[in-house]
Amino acid sequence: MAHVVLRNLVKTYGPHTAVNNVSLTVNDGEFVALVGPSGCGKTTTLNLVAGLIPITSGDISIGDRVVNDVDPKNRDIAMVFQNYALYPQKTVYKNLAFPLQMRRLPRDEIDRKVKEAARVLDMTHLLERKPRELSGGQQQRVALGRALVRDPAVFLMDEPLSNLDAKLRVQMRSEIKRFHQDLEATIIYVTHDQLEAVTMADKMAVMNGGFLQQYDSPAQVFNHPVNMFVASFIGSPAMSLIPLEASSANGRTVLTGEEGWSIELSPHNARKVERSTTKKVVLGARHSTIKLSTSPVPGAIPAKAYTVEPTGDITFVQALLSGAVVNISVPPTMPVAPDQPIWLEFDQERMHLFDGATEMALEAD
Ligand SMILES: Nc1ncnc2c1ncn2[C@@H]1O[C@H](COP(=O)(O)OP(=O)(O)OP(=O)(O)O)[C@@H](O)[C@H]1O
Repeated sequence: MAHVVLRNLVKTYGPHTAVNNVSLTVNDGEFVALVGPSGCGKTTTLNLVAGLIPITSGDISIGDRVVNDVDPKNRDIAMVFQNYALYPQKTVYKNLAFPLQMRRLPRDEIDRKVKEAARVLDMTHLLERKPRELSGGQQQRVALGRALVRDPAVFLMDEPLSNLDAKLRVQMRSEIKRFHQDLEATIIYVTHDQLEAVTMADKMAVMNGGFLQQYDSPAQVFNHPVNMFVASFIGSPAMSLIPLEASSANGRTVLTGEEGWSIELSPHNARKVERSTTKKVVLGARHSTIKLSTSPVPGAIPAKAYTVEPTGDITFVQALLSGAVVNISVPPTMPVAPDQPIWLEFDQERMHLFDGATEMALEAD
């Protein structure tokens, strides 16, 4: 297995910059998810690593070798795509063996590698079947197996689960994670599904508009998003982002909403707000960090429930505050109905504060 280093990677198409100065290191055996909305440059980045498209500027290393000018077939990578493109006329065994035959490996070595891959992916019993006799999940496993037999330095996966139904996706998610752990494989995995990235990856590279926004562990990205884009992209339902006005007097700092209510900030949060380049400060709160009461509470913000969505374990309530939609989760037993008055309290320890002009997270030190 090998590490992969991207240095100041740029890809332009005419006037459009698809990948804009991206630098990151994927360590040996690490599972990195490239994640972001459609068009953010994830697939382009993966294809640059694969060598399927030429880079405009920057460097890519795989292991200790700069591969900018190395042919895809000599980069020691294996790709797994969403349409797994198995050979329909060949059995699973032959689908797995074919790339090795192309490389003219001895027959007994091919046999050993195919059987080993089948064992790892728990599909020994499927080896004599044709692809049409397999479920979608089984076909995807064969596609993984075909990458595995090549014993590459790096696996590159582009939305490999997006053609599967929701249940199978969850199951295959665990299988790929297991595959990664067992093989200690270096994997770069593209997905637009932030939940897939959070559950599988050691690190997430969150992209937007060709720029790398944040590169860190899922926990760090979730708990310490560097800007409003990352805050709203990671987590479901999305973090609520409420535009407020900051003011300080007599040693107290408050944030005031459009409706005239205000929150007095803790000293720690007040120090963050001091760093803002503008009085416009955006309060970010995840649904589980907002306390909802159905009767007045001193200091709580009065609002009105807008929608109420029971999901079984949790009920999501939406309210409008200062022009923003706020998501709150409550126990399903709590009696809340649309248009009912509610009172909201934000957890000062777990709230996020962003500079309203730069949209960057505000930090105290
Ligand atoms: N061959 C091309 N010619 C011109 N523009 C391209 C080409 N390939 C990609 N782009 C543009 O580059 C940007 C990044 O595309 P890319 O496919 O990397 O996005 P993505 O994040 O993988 O999106 P998706 O999740 O929709 O696949 C997009 O704006 C896209 O339109």
